[in-house]
Amino acid sequence: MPKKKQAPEANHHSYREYLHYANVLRPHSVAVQAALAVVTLLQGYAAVTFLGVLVTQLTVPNVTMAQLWPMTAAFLGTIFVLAIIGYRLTMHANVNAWGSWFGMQAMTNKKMLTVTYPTFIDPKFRDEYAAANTSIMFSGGFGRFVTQVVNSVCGLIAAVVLSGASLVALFTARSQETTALARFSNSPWLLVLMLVIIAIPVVMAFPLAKLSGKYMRKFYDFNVQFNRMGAYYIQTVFDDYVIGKVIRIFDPHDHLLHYFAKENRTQIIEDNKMLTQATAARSLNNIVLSVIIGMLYVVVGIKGLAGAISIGAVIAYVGYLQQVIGALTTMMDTIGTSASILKGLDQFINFIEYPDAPAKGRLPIEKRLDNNYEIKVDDVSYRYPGTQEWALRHVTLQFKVGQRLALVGPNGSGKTTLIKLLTRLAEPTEGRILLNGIDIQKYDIHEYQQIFAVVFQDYRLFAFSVADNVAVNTHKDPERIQRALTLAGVWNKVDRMPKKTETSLTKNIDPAGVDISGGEAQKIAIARAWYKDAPFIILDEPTAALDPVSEYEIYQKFDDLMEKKTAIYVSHRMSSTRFSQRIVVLDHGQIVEDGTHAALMQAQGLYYRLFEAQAQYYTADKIKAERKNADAAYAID
Ligand SMILES: Nc1ncnc2c1ncn2[C@@H]1O[C@H](COP(=O)(O)OP(=O)(O)OP(=O)(O)O)[C@@H](O)[C@H]1O
Repeated sequence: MPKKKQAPEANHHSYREYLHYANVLRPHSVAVQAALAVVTLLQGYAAVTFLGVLVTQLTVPNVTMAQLWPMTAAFLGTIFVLAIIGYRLTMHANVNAWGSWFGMQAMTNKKMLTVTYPTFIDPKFRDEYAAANTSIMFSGGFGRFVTQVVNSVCGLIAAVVLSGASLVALFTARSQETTALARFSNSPWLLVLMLVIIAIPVVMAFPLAKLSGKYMRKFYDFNVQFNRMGAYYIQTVFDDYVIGKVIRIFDPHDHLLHYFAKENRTQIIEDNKMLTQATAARSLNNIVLSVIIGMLYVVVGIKGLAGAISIGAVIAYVGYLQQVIGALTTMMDTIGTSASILKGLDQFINFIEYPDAPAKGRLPIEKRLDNNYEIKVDDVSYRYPGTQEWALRHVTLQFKVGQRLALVGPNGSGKTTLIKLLTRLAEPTEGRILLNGIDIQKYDIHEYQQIFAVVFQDYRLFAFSVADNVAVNTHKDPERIQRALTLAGVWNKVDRMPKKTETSLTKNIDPAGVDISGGEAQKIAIARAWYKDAPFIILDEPTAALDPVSEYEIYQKFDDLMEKKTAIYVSHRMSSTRFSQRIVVLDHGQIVEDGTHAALMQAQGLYYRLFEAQAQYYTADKIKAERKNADAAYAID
């Protein structure tokens, strides 16, 4: 089995960047969450304050209900208003969390669809894409960043600010009694004791929270890689129709399934280990915080016992301390869990900010009804990124307007690479390609690519309707769609489909979709190329899945309908070259021959050898001889 790839190292981004992205994805989401944190806290403070004041009032002799009503009404009013605000803010916060998750998906999709093709196929970029996807699924993204990190930071700040004044009042409250306890209560030692107690979580809890964070980061890194592998198995190996055939024929004992299950077991064991370590560090923290809470209650109790504060104040202070300690506990937890959240955000930002070559050219393409677009390849060489070998070397070639040109050559000779350069899916490493005398890099890429219609060797159809597949994103003209399908020799098939051209292909999206054969699919791809009505039509091995009659008919019809368009045919079937006025032969990335069929046959070079090698299998004598041998070998006595 292939080795798992390492997840790309995440650059650390600043909190400012995280907050910026959070607000770009959902405007005001940070402010809404901060307000929610404060309102939630205020609800707690209102209840504690009311309780404290109520107890103080109840200790006043002869207090009546009438005296308590205004205070109670004010409390209920406050609680009601805070509850309504809290309800509205919670709704917004929830919508923001979901919205930012979808926003991350949308940004990722947009990046994938809009980067230049060389970046799109760059293996490093693909790694970043896989990591960003896992981070969206796994770390909870900016939604979780806001609801956890922003929430706990704002909650802690609000708790410290709200409790601060009352805690100062607690320590400045002096007892009038003369007992030893009262003296201790008034002495600076109580303050020192209090400061020591508060310092304990700062000294102890932060390193523990950090340790928990370290385990969570390890947990995250480990799972990023496993999730990539899991996604490959689930989305490709177990799902793809083509691989499904391979597995059934070549893996009857379900080795792949066992391998996947074994990897899964390893993941579960390792995950459990890391989660236990992280939880242990966090729990230790909570124990420390619980002890501190107990000690702080003792300090408040001393003040109360010494008569420095009333019973009602004791209740209120205990409540305030609880709020601060609660906020502190949440903060400690967040420090632990935020490590994996922030790592996920880093990977998402790295992907979104992945550098792409700037769109160079701005020149518009001249719209010409006479299709007079002349392309010249001028001493072009090309090396795929990260490789040492030249895929093309010193290629010079001029396309004549309206000419049918066949590109032939052995496997790996550079035919498809030349098509990629022509269509600006890649940029020459050396040399230039000119359109009407101007370097093609100077043209606006989208306009430039509109002058080509290509049927790629590895063409794909969408799981949309036949009409959508033919017209793609252009205006759907039913008559032209039918003509394109007729020309490609697949109209009879489409005409019999339940909803004709509106029938979906495959059942991937539409359960009522239809499945078609490889040859029929290829014909629809050819119809798509014709429908585009571009001045250059390129067919890169377009007929590999077609039977010889269909192939002949398609070339014949194409030839009749091409008018003044320039056509480039790439094919291993030498028979297709009969429709070409010119044949260019590539070998090891170089043009080794260029001429008409008759001239190249006469030259007896590579083209002659390729043609003869294929032709000999079809000659009557050869077939007769082969049959004779086979009949003799398998003759039954
Ligand atoms: N994405 C890629 N990264 C690195 N090298 C590549 C890539 N694609 C193709 N190559 C290499 O570039 C060379 C030319 O490949 P190309 O696909 O252009 O050949 P071809 O003539 O179209 O072959 P075939 O007849 O098999 O389709 C080959 O050596 C191939 O291995």
